[in-house]
Amino acid sequence: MTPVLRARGLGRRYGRRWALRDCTLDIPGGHVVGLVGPNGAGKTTLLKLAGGQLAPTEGSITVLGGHPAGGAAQQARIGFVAQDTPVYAGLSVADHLRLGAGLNPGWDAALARERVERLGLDPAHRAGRLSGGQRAQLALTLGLAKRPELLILDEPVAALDPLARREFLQGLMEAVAEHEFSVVLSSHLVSDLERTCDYLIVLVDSRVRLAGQVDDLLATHHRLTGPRRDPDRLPAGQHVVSASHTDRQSTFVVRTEDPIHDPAWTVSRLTLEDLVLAYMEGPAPAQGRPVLEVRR
Ligand SMILES: Nc1ncnc2c1ncn2[C@@H]1O[C@H](COP(=O)(O)OP(=O)(O)OP(=O)(O)O)[C@@H](O)[C@H]1O
Repeated sequence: MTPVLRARGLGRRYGRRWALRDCTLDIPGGHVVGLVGPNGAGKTTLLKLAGGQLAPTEGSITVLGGHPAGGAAQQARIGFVAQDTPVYAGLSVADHLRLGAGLNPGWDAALARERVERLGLDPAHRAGRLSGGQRAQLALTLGLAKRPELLILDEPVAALDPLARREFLQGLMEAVAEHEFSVVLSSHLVSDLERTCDYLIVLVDSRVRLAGQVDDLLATHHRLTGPRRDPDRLPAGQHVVSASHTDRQSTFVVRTEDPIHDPAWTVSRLTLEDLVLAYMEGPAPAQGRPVLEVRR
């Protein structure tokens, strides 16, 4: 199956500063993918390159098998909701829908109308006077009514209160269930990703630290707590992601496909947040070593 997004040695530089460098990844289709990583990791830059708003300085990127900025036909296949959920403050909700219909050949007017009604948005209301949550919902409506094969959302809910966030994400999930498109969603709110995403990518310093289906990642990672032990003394099949020690005790986050039999350890499961933090805090993989990828 062609990945929805493929990057090879992808880089983007501003002046002498690299915003993204040597990024290589494949995002499989048919998933709601959570993209997470520390501030400045390059997530927005990667998503803008995928949306065709930026051109690479080096390397390559293909989206749905084509060039992201490859003309109107390719652009019609990709929906993009940017970080600040941009809408035109002076235009009304109805103007936005008219604009969307004029610009997008596959525009689903019924979907747009139905969503605006359901959200209780007044079509005559100027976008500049909508609340943050309503603006985000309008931006999502424009992205969905395009009926894209891939919808990219860059921190769309960061500024919303918990209720507005839940409603936004519910709307997204309903649309995914109904229309079956792929989604890449970047967020710092791992609890939101936990509720919505079935595939996770952790990006640190432009590099993929971890990628895989959420269920598989959670099933193959464990926290081991027990008497102090050197990580080198763990079995070969237990890959240490992070380690911390007190004088008497060691705590490891390990990835393994095998059962853990050692009675010295108390073994506990990780939440998605634990997993993300372990990879964000852990050391960078050695040069040339493949990034950890867990697939079913
Ligand atoms: N237009 C720009 N000009 C100069 N540097 C930039 C520009 N855009 C991004 N950068 C730099 O590139 C790096 C990556 O930025 P990017 O916004 O892609 O990171 P991010 O992972 O999305 O971060 P955040 O989680 O804070 O949104 C940062 O160091 C940022 O300062």
